[in-house]
Amino acid sequence: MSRIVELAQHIQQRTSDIDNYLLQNDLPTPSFDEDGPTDLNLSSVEMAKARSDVLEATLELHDLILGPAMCLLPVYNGVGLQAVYKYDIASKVPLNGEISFAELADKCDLSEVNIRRILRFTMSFHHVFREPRKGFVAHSAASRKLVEDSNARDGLGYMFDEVWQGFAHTLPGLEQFKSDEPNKSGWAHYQNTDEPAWKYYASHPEMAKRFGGAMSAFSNAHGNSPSAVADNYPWDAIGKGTVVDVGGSKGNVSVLLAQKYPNLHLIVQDLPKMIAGVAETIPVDVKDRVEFQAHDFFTEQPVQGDVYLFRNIFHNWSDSHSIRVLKALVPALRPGARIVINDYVLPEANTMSWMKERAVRDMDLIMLTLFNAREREEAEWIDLFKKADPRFSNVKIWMPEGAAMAIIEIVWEG
Ligand SMILES: C[S@@+](CC[C@H](N)C(=O)[O-])C[C@H]1O[C@@H](n2cnc3c(N)ncnc32)[C@H](O)[C@@H]1O
Repeated sequence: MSRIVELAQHIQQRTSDIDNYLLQNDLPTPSFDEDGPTDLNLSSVEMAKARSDVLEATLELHDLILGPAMCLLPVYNGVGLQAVYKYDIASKVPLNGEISFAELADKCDLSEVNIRRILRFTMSFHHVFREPRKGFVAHSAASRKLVEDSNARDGLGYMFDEVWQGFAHTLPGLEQFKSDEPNKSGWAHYQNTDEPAWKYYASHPEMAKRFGGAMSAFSNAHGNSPSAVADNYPWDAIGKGTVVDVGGSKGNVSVLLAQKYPNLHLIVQDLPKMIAGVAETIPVDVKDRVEFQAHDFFTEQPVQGDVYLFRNIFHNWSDSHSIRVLKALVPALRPGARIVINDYVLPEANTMSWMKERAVRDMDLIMLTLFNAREREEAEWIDLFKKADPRFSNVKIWMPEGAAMAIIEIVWEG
């Protein structure tokens, strides 16, 4: 049997599995209609696997049928979604209604020709908005999400105002700076700043706020859900312990841990501007067990905790800076203290499912663009710990089923 027919049969089989699951669980069938589901709720491990099987096979089939010559001509044009964010177009289109291109153009202070071509692009490339009748715009499920979910809006803004711009500046930055310092990245080249992103955000609170929202939106996508680390580490074995969520941002992960493990006390540490006012937004049921503390993780760790959680932290920093972060922990570590890292681990080529491999290669290049930082292979992680302190030697690395990021545990034996 040819590969393309094999793929088509696999798609048929796995799509039926998903369809049966949706029917049995009374869940809606996928659709981009305005009232369509924005999340398919394929939450079981088995259904997450069926979903990634279908996505992977359809992508491979798509590329094979497109052919190698056409694969050299992909469409990477962010102008459409960038405009949707910049002109806040989603909030100008009525929910459950429609608006003419002419009226929308007026509201956005754009010409009718431009609003029409921008939105027809986002309709055909991203399923963002629909044209239910000629000349009129209505919401799709995707554009409605932008109205209803401020984190999704922040994610779009961050992606198109910062990341996408930084891509185009990555090689000019590499050539001009020849440096792996975080203030010499493609992102910094685009922003025309000599400050690294985190420092820059401290004096640009709107950007810092948007970054926090974007992280919340992305942390639930692509197998990156905080529940992966909450469900796949023996947190209950810690008993009445203290978990320090270092660089914990708005505390998404800590709130989840506090809700699942009533004995845990959580301290979320981050830069002062990043956590300003966040404590007030914590759900009441866990407010007394999740506290926020301003702390710069390059300075000595002030809390003697049982676990230090670093989720999505080290991949933001080159080796020399990551080593400084690890060294700053040492004075606080008691024998038996654990360091739990939830981050990507680069696979050996062709050893991982195609989609997962693409996700981590994607993230690796994004880290280059934003921070001059990197993802690491298993041996590189172990080497990093050894360079920080030879006592960081008791290392375990595992990949939870269905997750995109690994869990790395180091037990400090002193
Ligand atoms: C990619 S986010 C990860 C947030 C969170 N751990 C998560 O997984 O959702 C990185 C976080 O590191 C924080 N950060 C950057 N530099 C820091 C520093 N020197 N000290 C403390 N936190 C810092 C940022 O403010 C940001 O919240």
